[in-house]
This record gives sequence, C-alpha cells and structure tokens, in this order.
Amino acid sequence: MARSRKPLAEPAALEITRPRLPWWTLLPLWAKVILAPVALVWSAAWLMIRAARVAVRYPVAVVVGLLGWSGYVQLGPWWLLGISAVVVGGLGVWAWRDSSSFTRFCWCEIRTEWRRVVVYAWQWRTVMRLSDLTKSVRGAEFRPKLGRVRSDGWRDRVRVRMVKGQAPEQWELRASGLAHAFGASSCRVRVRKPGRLELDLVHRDPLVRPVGVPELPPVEATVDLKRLVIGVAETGRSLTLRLQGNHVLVVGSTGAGKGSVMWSLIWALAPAIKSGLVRLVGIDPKGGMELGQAPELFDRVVYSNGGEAVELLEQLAEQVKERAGKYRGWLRSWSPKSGDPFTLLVVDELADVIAYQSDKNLRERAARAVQTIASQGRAPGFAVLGLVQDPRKEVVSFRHLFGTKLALRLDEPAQVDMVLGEGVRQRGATAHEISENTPGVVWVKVDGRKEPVRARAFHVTDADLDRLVSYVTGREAVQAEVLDFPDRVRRIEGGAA
Ligand SMILES: Nc1ncnc2c1ncn2[C@@H]1O[C@H](COP(=O)(O)OP(=O)(O)OP(=O)(O)O)[C@@H](O)[C@H]1O
Repeated sequence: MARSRKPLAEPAALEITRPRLPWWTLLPLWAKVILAPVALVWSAAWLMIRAARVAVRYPVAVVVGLLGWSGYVQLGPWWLLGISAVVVGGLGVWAWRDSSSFTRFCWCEIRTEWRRVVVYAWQWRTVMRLSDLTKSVRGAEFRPKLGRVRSDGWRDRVRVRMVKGQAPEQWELRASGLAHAFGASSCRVRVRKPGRLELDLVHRDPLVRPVGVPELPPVEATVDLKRLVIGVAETGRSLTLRLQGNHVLVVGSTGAGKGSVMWSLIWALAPAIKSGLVRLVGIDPKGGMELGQAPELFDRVVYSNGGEAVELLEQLAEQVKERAGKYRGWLRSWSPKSGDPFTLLVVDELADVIAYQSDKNLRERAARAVQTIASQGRAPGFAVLGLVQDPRKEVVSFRHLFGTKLALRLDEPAQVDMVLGEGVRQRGATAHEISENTPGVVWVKVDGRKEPVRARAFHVTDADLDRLVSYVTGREAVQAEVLDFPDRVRRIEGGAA
C-alpha cells in the first residue's frame, strides 16, 4: 500500500519578533571609525558618573573598601586586622561615651547604606512592577527611579523620581502595598517638587513613650505667642503652635488627650499669664471637670453651657469690636505696646455650647458670638482654643475659622477628613489609627502648610498643674487632705460610722 506523503497538519507560521539591532550597527564602517573615539569618551564619562554616584550613595562602603584594599596591599593582612580591631574598638568607645553623636554621625550612615542595598535597591524593580508603578511603551519599560535613601532609625526616607505622566495620587493609592512590600508599618507620600516624591516608610512609633513637661521658665522670660512649644514631633523637634493671629481647634475621642494639649499650651504661656500679658477666659460645660483643675489660672471661667456662658461669649465679642475700633489707624494688629492683654478663650467642649444646647435662642447667640470672636478676633489679640469630641457638621462648619487643627485619636477615617480637610489623610495623617495606648498623640495641620505633622503633647499631671498654679499665683497650691477610712474598731466605739 502506498504511503501518503502529505503531512498531518500545515506547519504554523514562524511567530518570532525580528531582533532589533542597535541603530549604530547599521552605520557604514567609515562612520563607525569616525565615531569610535566619541563613543569611547562618552562611555568613559558614563562610567565615571556611575562611579561618582555609587561613591555619593555609599560613601562609608566606598571609603572603607578603598582603605581596606590599600591597607592590605601596602601593609599585609595582619596589620590590616590590627588596625581594623583598633578602629572598631574606637567606635565602640565613641558609642559608649556619646551614643547620640555616634548614632547621628556614624550609625545612621551605616544603617542608611545597608538598608538602601538590602531593602530598596535589591527589591525596587520587582516591587515597582508588582505595584503597577512601571509603564511599558513599545517594548521599553519605564520605571520610577530610586533616589536618595535616609534611614532615621524609626523611618526610612526614600526619594523617588516618578515616571513621566504619573501622579502622586497613584502612589498614595498604593502606599499600603508599598509599606508591606518593604516591611514597614506604614508609608506616607510627600511631594518634594514636580515629578519628585519622598516616601516615609515608618517602622516603629517614636512617640510611644509619654513626654513630660519641660521646666517652667523664669518669670521674666519672654513668651513668643507665635511659637509656643506644646510637645515633641516624631522627628524629635519641638511641636509649636501659633496663637497670635490664629485660632486652634482640637478634636479627639474621649480619653484621646485633649486636656494634655490644652494644659501644655497654658504651660507654655505661664510667664505671660503671670505678668498679665495674657488673659485666660474659660468655658467648661462639663461642670468644671477639666478647667476646674486650675481655676486660679483663669481671669474668668464658667462651668456651664447656659446663659452665663453665652453672656461671657457676647462680652468677648463686644470687646473684640471695641479693640478693633481702638486700634484703627494706630496698630495693624495686637502687640504688647497696646497695653491690652492678649486674650485666650478656652472652650472645653465647643459642641456643648454651639450645637447641643437645647435652648435654640441660647444656641444661636453662642454660635454668633463664637463666630464673631473667631472671624474678627485675630488682629485685636483674641484667640480661641476649641476642644471638641465629636467632629460633626454642626461643629465643623466653624472649621474654616481655625487656622490650626489638631486631630487626636478619632474613631473613623471620615472624621479625619472632617477635621483636617480633604486629602490630608491620604498624605498620611491617619488619626483614626492612633492607638488608645498613646493618648496625646496628635496630627497637626496648619493652614497654608501642605504636610501634616505627627507629634505628642506633653503629659501634664496633677502635680504639674499644682506647680503651674503656684508659679502663676505665687501661692502654694492647696492640696486636698485625704483622710483614712474609719476602721471597724473606731466605728464600733463611736457608734454610727
Ligand atoms: N500627652 C499625654 N501623654 C501621656 N498620657 C496622656 C497624655 N494626655 C493624656 N494622657 C492620659 O490619658 C488619659 C485621658 O486624658 P484626657 O482626660 O486629657 O483626655 P480627654 O481627651 O480630655 O478626655 P475627655 O474627652 O474624656 O475629657 C488620662 O489618664 C491622661 O493621664
């Protein structure tokens, strides 16, 4: 039987892409000869730039490597070992005698270089691809460039050059994934300049420990009302608040530490309160649970949200107008030479006064007065410190009048947006994630500054408040006498207990 020679199936067309040769291979030989020296110089310059970049990014590794190599060549292995032991010993003594300067100038540098190589440079390409932050156009891949890395111990600051056409919002959406990929607990995205970002990859919270109040300054110390130190930022710098020409809104759930922000501010004002330069006026609708701890510091304090509180607010609103009239054509804004005291109005639960008051008339009068003080009081030397538990619309409708907003621990992400404004949470201000174990930790947003700041207010204890009262009044604080509970024997002897 004749066997058919026909194949079972037609072979498939060969489907391979034609190899793309570099453009210069297509040049004629004479052009290659002419261009060879130019290419050589260009390659040498490129190599030198790469080497310089490595030296800038890894100075410790490069210097140690070069010194080690030249020591080995010139002196031999035993000398090199001896010198290395002496250097390591010297560094150990430095770390032991002055750990802060050692950490700052030496350990930080070593850690930075190590983390750059091991964590970021090593995984960069994979993480960028898996996070969908690369772009492919006609077979060419465009990848964000890893820039300078700086490791501060508790966070790594990683600079990035974005791919053209990319937006910071794309990075903000992927922040959580990036944090997990690089083994961090959170990632914040900051825009440095067009096309350049800085990622804050946070590993641990530097604010877990409470921060005690600083020593009270001498009574003659001058107080800068534009820079009052009320705590410590996570970067280790002081957290300052501006009172002159400003109003401050503090929002936090119950037990979040609103009291510590308020008392830290009053602590910073102490010399000015003593000298009469600053006058405190307070409203505490919770019956004095907060301001009642140190009423001696206040010029006037009301412990309700009723008629008395509303009258006080209206008096202040009237004073704002009077002062504005007095300063007209004389002073542009309040200064100590006006002879008037700078007035700080502290309202412990602002919502109780302007929103939850059941009497509609009182509520509206209070809201009108607070609005007058907040909108017209900056220049004539009035500031409002409003503390709020519940950032609902009725309260936060006043938000735009407060130049500085502080969000302590909040219950939901939406509340963060209500307090700090849209987009601030995406930039990292996750006040709803503050732990219940760290009262006093706060996100601060100042109008006109894009980046929010995370910090912890000083922890002002009852003993500190007693010291503050003695400092301002010059009298010893009166301590309540704690009596022993009568024991059983005395009760029987004396009849009824
Ligand atoms: N900055 C701080 N550092 C350490 N502990 C703090 C700090 N602030 C407050 N605390 C502690 O947290 C607890 C609650 O603080 P605080 O009463 O100030 O909260 P609050 O927000 O005013 O609460 P509430 O709304 O119920 O009045 C207190 O036990 C206090 O000692």
